Amino acid sequence: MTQPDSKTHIVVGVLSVQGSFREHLDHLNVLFADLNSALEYSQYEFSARKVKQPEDLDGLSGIILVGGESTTMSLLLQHSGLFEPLARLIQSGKIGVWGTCAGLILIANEVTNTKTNLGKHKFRVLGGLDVSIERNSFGRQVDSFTQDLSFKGSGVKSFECVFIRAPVVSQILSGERCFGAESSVVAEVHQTNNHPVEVLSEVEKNGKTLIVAVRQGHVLGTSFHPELVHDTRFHKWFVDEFVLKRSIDA
Ligand SMILES: NC(=O)CC[C@H](N)C(=O)O
Repeated sequence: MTQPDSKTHIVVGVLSVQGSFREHLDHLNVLFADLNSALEYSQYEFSARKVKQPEDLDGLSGIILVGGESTTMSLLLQHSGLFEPLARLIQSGKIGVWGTCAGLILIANEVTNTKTNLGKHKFRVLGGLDVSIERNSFGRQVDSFTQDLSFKGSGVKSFECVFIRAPVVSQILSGERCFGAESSVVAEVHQTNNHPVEVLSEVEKNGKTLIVAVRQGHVLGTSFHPELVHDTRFHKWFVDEFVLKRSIDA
């Protein structure tokens, strides 16, 4: 006879329409192989799932929006019918959300230094994180760099961060209305995130201090590519702090 399954299933989705989704899935699979056999996590059964269409959002406890090309992802989301349900789920506060690099651009409430039209379509962003993001803040592909960083409140220290045509958080909006300058895009806010935006890490570049990691309640935003280094500490922190804590609170 099979025993009834008493474990709580925790499914973390990875937006898989474009960009570095395979690398994020690999990181989650390595991490989940460890957690599924660890005593401290024995009440859970973890799995990772590709998210490509609206049905893939069912039953998720967390989602990662990956690095790549935010304009291409926006178009593909609009074409697949995933845009609206994903925007509402991200803003609902019901699951942990992590946007990294292009994914950070997609979850921002405002994006600057960007084109606003994509052929016949608009560049639309999902929103959820109450910040203004400047695209391509560090320059072009050739200006890519790596830097070891630590993250406030996370216990993740000296993490090798890879920045590739990375965006930065140029302003914390805190509910201020964005008016949408000419080269900017503003998200449709369905549900307000009432948590404060906390700065988790900054870098000094060309004499400026630039914000590269923030959190606002259930939403985490980072400028770099944690999936490009052989280190799952950042993914583990996301699962512990943003996915499991929410599934316990819910
Ligand atoms: N590495 C990245 O994800 C780069 C993001 C890219 N510059 C964009 O605007 O979409």
